[in-house]
Amino acid sequence: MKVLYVDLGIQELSSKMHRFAVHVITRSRKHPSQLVPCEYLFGHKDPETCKSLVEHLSACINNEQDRPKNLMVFVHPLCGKGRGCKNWEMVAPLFDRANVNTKVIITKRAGHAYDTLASISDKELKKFDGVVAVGGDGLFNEILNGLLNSRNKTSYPPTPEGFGYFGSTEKCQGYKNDGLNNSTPTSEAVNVMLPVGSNKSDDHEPLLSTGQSVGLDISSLNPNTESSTGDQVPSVSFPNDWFRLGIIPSGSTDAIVLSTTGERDAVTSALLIIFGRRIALDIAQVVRWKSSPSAEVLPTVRYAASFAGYGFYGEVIRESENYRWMGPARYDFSGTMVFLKHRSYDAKVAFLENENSHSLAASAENVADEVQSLQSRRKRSRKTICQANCSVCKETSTPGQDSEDEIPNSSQMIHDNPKWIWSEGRFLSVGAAVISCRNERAPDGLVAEAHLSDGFLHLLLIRDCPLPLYLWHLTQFTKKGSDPLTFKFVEHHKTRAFTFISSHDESIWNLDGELFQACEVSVQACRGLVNLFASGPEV
Ligand SMILES: Nc1ncnc2c1ncn2[C@@H]1O[C@H](COP(=O)(O)OP(=O)(O)OP(=O)(O)O)[C@@H](O)[C@H]1O
Repeated sequence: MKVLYVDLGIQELSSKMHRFAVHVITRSRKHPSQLVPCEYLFGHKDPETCKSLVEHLSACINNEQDRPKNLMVFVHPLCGKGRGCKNWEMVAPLFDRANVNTKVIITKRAGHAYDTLASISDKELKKFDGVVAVGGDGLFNEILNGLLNSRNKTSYPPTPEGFGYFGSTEKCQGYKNDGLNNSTPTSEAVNVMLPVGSNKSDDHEPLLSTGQSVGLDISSLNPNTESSTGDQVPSVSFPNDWFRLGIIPSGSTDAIVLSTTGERDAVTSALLIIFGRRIALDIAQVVRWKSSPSAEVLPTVRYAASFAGYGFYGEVIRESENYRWMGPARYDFSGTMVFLKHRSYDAKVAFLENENSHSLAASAENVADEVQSLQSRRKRSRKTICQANCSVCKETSTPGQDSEDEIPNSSQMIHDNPKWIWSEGRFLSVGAAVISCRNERAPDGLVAEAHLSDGFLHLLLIRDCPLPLYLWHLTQFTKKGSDPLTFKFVEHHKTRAFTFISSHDESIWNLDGELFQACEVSVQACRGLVNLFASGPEV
């Protein structure tokens, strides 16, 4: 049993007793993945004995190195059904009692958290043990992008032979291209790749800096403070061991929390943060080369923690923007609208072959024998589900675990002779799940066997097919234990990187639920790029 904090309220229990309270956490009987605080009262005749016991317990708590001491907390007041502030008010006393200092920022607009973290100096950032989002996947995505914006030095994703613009335009001459087609930005090129203010905004992205004040009263947010003091502060880079991200789920889907803790509960997440739990999380690095077929080549980097999807997935988010007034119900409504439109898109996808895992390839023709095909495919390899202390994540992350000193290079992550496999045709959607993406509508997630930190993406290519079959496929996601990826028109590839090219004018991606206009992208999994205050899904 873990001690949360102790209270020395030496009060008389009876005329001869003094007491103190020990606050611990326990698991809920109904939902074992849910943590609940509870209190034990102890009494003793001698107040000094009580005091020394309390001091001893407090010293033990202080010795727990993993517990955070200072956290920056962003609260999105409008997320979900406006639950952000209420949820924070509910869990804030736990942080106080456990002596965790919090710098709370209530976001005033989309992009507020991004701007704050992209502009904060490394010296200031180092004062915090982590950043917590009280919101949904969208706020977390902003925080992730703000942090990684200039601090992730991973080179661009590898791309297949024949893809790339290097040297073809003046803007990109700064990019060198090694044998693997790893597009590594040179120092001149970094200005080109950074997202803030560098885009011609033909999309509606909250991550574009508005130039407004970040509304923070942290005086030293100004990066100049570092140089003025003359302090040599080592820069913050990712991955690193100390900094962690947390989420107190308050959004409309909370797929990241559900996939990483197994529970959508503000108190459980707060307790995992206070206890300083740690788990490595893969992040998808998405590089947009072109926003539309006629646009200039202008590489722009974004990061996604859960999912990057095109076609159906992008359209649903775009459509849902028209129905914001409906609240979270707008996703069901716009999902139905987009489904009925049944749009498909010509696209080419190339992905890196992964020798050790299955790929279920669909053929563009003949989806008529679907029932038979579905049943026979049910026998495919058994899934290893990612859980707390997952052996798959440990196995794959230990040997080459990238540290602060060792900047991961995508070429290191990919075996010596990478083989690119092309898939071309009309797709209803193209998606890449970094984690399982569990949510209330899809209890097993989009990809039940996805792991939190195995360094892989699960690429889902959904080819055009008759509407009823597509509906059948989609409804499978809602049933626990079903296998929505065994249809013949579904390709499922476990891969480390892929490249996507479409010639559609309005090509929209959905990155963790946020819109990103892009018709040509390259994507890679960055293994364990960030750490999360979580222990893995208790499922
Ligand atoms: N104060 C704010 N006002 C408006 N938008 C904000 C504010 N703070 C954050 N945002 C933006 O709102 C979007 C959604 O946030 P979040 O995911 O936390 O909530 P949600 O309710 O789950 O989201 P959605 O509205 O997308 O369903 C994000 O893009 C985030 O950047």
